[in-house]
Amino acid sequence: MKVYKDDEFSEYQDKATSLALGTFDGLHRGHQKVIKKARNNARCSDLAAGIFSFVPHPRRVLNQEEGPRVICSQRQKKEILQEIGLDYYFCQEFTEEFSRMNFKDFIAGILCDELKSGQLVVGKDFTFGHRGEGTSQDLKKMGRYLDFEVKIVSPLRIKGKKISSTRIRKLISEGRVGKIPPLLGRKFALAGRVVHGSGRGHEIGFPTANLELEADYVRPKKGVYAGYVVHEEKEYRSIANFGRNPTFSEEDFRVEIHILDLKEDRDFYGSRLEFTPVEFIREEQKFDSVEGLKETIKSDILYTKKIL
Ligand SMILES: Cc1cc2nc3c(=O)[nH]c(=O)nc-3n(C[C@H](O)[C@H](O)[C@H](O)COP(=O)(O)O)c2cc1C
Ligand SMILES: Nc1ncnc2c1ncn2[C@@H]1O[C@H](COP(=O)(O)OP(=O)(O)OP(=O)(O)O)[C@@H](O)[C@H]1O
Repeated sequence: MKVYKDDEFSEYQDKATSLALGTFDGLHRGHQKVIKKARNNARCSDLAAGIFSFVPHPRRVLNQEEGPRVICSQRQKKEILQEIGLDYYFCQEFTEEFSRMNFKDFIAGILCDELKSGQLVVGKDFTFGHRGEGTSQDLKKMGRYLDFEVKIVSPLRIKGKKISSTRIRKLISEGRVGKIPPLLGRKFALAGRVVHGSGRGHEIGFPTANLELEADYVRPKKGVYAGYVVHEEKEYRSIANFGRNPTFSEEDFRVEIHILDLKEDRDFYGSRLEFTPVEFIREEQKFDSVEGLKETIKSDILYTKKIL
């Protein structure tokens, strides 16, 4: 799959495209339905299969209050799209200037002229333009005079409720991580590089890999989680603490992972790890003594070994 950023769109030379259009943060099962439709239609009609996506989330730029943080990083997004089997990922930086562009100019100038879009695939509730007033039906009408087809995909629901990125973000921030995989259609994982912490973990007998996250992820509820770490395609049972280490009055939000089942002391500094939280175990606590913290971590580990 080839990635084109907006300043490279005019270099696109391949055949006409079938494009899935949207923000697609998280690439959940509803998104996958839209994207796979674009891919399958492309295969049937000798078109190139692609996604046209906005980064960062438009609400991050348009809203006065803080817009949403992300469910997956750009790197994770590219890996998933590659797996789906797309030919192209067209990545539009969503800026204030871009938001002022007339939607018809965007469709005609960028999607039709530069990216040779013969077909656009969107979800039924896709909206566009000023305050999202344009609907998927309006897009269909535009297609009639600009000469592209519009395919509209019905919403994918689970137990009657539409799958959406907003719903998944809420589960993450409430620590209800076990409910996420059926919506995402895969594991949810936070990825980053291992950086130096305060060096205290070794002293208390539970060394931790501190992650510098590779995206501005939605923050999981603070506390301790059982889960899995993937490092160089190998999976390890792990236990993680997301929070500020109140026992030691740290200021910054940290993601620290204690990896179980390691045969010897390993140095992960600089490595990329992905952590998948499987179950929220408990809230982060402020302990009166380091002994209290150590005893509690021991029982967290026993519990983790039991459930994983
Ligand atoms: C499983 C686990 C649970 C933890 N729970 C808490 C906690 O409840 N309160 C707290 O202040 N710190 C907690 N910590 C964080 C430790 O305080 C932290 O790992 C230690 O200070 C090492 O920090 P360092 O990686 O910066 O050296 C926990 C760490 C782990 C691995
Ligand atoms: N559950 C779903 N089923 C089918 N299509 C969907 C579903 N959710 C979103 N889509 C479509 O996928 C494209 C990208 O959607 P977008 O990223 O805006 O979705 P979202 O998950 O509702 O995000 P958010 O919750 O952040 O608004 C749009 O065309 C949208 O209509």
